Amino acid sequence: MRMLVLGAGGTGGYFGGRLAQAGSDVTFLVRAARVAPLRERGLQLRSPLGDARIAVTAVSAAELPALAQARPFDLVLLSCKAYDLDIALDDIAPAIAAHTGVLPILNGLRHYAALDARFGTERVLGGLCFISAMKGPDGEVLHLGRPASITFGERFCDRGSDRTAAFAHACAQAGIDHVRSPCIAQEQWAKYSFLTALAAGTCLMRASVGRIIAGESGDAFMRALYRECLAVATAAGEPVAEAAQQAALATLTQADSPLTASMLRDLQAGQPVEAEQIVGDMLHRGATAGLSTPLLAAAWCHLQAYEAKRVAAAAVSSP
Ligand SMILES: NC(=O)C1=CN([C@@H]2O[C@H](COP(=O)(O)OP(=O)(O)OC[C@H]3O[C@@H](n4cnc5c(N)ncnc54)[C@H](OP(=O)(O)O)[C@@H]3O)[C@@H](O)[C@H]2O)C=CC1
Ligand SMILES: CC(C)(CO)C(=O)C(=O)O
Repeated sequence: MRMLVLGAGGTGGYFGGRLAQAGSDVTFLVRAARVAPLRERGLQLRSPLGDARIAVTAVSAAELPALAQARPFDLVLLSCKAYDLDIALDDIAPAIAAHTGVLPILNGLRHYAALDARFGTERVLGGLCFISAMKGPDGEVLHLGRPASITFGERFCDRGSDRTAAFAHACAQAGIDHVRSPCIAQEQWAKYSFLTALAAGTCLMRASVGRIIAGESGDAFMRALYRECLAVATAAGEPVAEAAQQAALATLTQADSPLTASMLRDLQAGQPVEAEQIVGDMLHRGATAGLSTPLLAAAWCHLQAYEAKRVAAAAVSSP
């Protein structure tokens, strides 16, 4: 299976790097400035599952059309941030042949409409990942904690397919924890509702789960936030299974837990955040279903204020 990975950041760098390390045919599509460093120095992974410096194939968007024409790609792993999606879709387009599948592992659900419209629903798989990872100052990929799993499946067929089987095989060879799911929509809503509560809660409080829970109303706050997200999932026709709810609640209310959402890391670094595509989108889906979600509304308001301040500061520093 010949794979193109868009983005060598936290998620794409980790999963693509492990696949390349195991000998899979992986090409990274990165911004022009990163091509030479990756070619010369390889991709550096720092991970509790094993550090590595991996020789990788890296291309820029300008180089991709010729490469894809010479040898078409079977799968594109899409791992950009949601706010970079439009340009990313333009950039991967030359790699999309008649048989090419696209597997997004972005958080949230909003990107599916854009992917379907651009490439056709039949090409677009459902995907998500559980990992805490980020790009370090020198382009290295920092995997911050043990879990590193990827879940994927066909969105319109519960029997699986040759392409999901081939990707599962590649993950197995690379030692990547993975789930080839026959019901990816359920998995997506389970992750989306958990992640939204985690992102809204940790960003609003600027604190890890453990620090929030240590406060007098912290436990009740996290539970109430998660309940709002569960209500939206139910209204969307994808109620989260009881076992998944219990697992999520245990994580969202775990004493001493250092866990934060990746959104809080981005916010603390003064970077753009995927607030609109995660917290805002959950709130708007709830509103469309007639639900009241006051905690999500507070978090969304807070994140909008952060974004407005960030954009204003950027405009002042580069007039
Ligand atoms: N990080 C985490 O722990 C987790 C993240 N997620 C989700 O995964 C998605 C990806 O996040 P993450 O990996 O952290 O993001 P990162 O910002 O770490 O990585 C994304 C990479 O994509 C690159 N990129 C964006 N657009 C293009 C383009 N057009 N051409 C080439 N490269 C491009 C960026 O380049 P550049 O650096 O030059 O901007 C960046 O290196 C998000 O939706 C996030 O919410 C899900 C689970 C955990
Ligand atoms: C929930 C979590 C930590 C799982 O990978 C995540 O997706 C994020 O932080 O963005």
